[in-house]
Amino acid sequence: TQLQSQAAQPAAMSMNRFMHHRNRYRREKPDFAQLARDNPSFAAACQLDDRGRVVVNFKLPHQLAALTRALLERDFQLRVELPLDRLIPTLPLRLNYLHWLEDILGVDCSAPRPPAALFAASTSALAAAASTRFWWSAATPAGATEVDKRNAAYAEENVARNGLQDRVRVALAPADAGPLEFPLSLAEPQEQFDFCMCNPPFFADAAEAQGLLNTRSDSRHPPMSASTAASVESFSSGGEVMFVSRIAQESSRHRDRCRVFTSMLGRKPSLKPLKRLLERLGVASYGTYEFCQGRVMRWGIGWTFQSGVSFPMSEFKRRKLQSRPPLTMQLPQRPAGEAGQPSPDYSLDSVFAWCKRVLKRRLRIDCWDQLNKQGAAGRRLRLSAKEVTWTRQRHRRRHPAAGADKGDAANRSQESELSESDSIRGQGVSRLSDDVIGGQGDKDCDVAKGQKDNKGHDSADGQ
Ligand SMILES: C[S@@+](CC[C@H](N)C(=O)[O-])C[C@H]1O[C@@H](n2cnc3c(N)ncnc32)[C@H](O)[C@@H]1O
Repeated sequence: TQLQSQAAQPAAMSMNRFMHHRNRYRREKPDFAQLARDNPSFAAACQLDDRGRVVVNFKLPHQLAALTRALLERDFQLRVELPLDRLIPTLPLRLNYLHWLEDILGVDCSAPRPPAALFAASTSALAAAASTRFWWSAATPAGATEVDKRNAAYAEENVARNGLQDRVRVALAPADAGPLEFPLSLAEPQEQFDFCMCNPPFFADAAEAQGLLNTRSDSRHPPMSASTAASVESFSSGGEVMFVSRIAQESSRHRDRCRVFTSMLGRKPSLKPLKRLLERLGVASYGTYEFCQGRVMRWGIGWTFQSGVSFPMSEFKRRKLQSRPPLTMQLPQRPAGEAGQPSPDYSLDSVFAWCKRVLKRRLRIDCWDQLNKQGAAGRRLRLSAKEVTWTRQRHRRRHPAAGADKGDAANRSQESELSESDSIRGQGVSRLSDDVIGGQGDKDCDVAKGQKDNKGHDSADGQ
């Protein structure tokens, strides 16, 4: 049952439709038989099933490594060696990360450009694949740091094996070195970087790793691939939240050295504390992203202290928002021909106050200001609907007599109260169309951006 081929395991590819649209593995599932014909070392590692098909057993490290090596060679013209007692990188996930970075930076990966990249917590495959496939040039090589001697040695050899020394500098970092400050310290003080990327150790300890595994529902498959990660690759004090928090804090001291700071995350609950930290640090903007591939979901978090950077939304989140439209309210417009009226005040303060009044009085939704969520993300309210007050409003207005119970009477009296008092300064609100109000009960409503955090798919598969 562990033998897999693309034909035998269609369910395993269920998240692939949310892969980044430029990720080549979204379209091209590897043809193992062809790969074996083209690549003798892959042919020697893989096996045949009882029907004579070429298959890969993802639970056998040497087969998994042979597949990664063969794909790197075929698709990126890279020859690498991977230690079998360390994490064996899977390419679709790393490519999703790199394509997300391309989107943030607005770069065309086919055009070489001068700026450099900066890696924290990296190994050879990621750095080397990125440096050939993507856009930075020899003039300003990428810095790849690693605390594990064995990983660092393999990274260095892989870089040399492919003649990439002028593109990727590998450095062994002291265990207690700042994950961002150490690679920065290797560069000239005036050197500027386009981005930082990182795939940190996910867990604080074995108990946390076990807890993550326990979140899998019974209906989900167990992880398909072997975990060969060494403890230094899986664990760090405080886990990924602490690791990325350190990068974030260090980034606020070096905000001008790098345009975009990013990291991958293995656990969705890590997003929330990190977003709160970024808001406290006063970043100019930040974004999160879902990396979907196979049966594994990972997350990306990125931030910047500079203006003019925007973070794209993943296809996963876009589809999810489409299926659950966000709460939206249309601001009243000044009716034509109202000369002499004071100008409507569409300032953030005024619009925010208006939204709160409408929500509270008209829809009887409790609202709390989320003061600690101000800043980069705009104004936020925590909303809690205690009863359904909006679904039948159109019907009630059209048929006032039909719903003449106590609740409707209260509604109507509130509506008339609203029409007099709920106004954006200088602009009376004579109607609030219920067909521009949709959505569900309790949710974070980001008034300024109209975006809501995505409750993404949880995954417990390996890194
Ligand atoms: C989850 S693994 C990711 C490996 C690789 N970047 C990839 O995606 O395949 C985390 C890596 O970070 C390294 N690491 C841990 N602490 C680090 C630090 N402070 N600076 C640089 N690398 C570190 C670990 O040794 C390990 O190789």
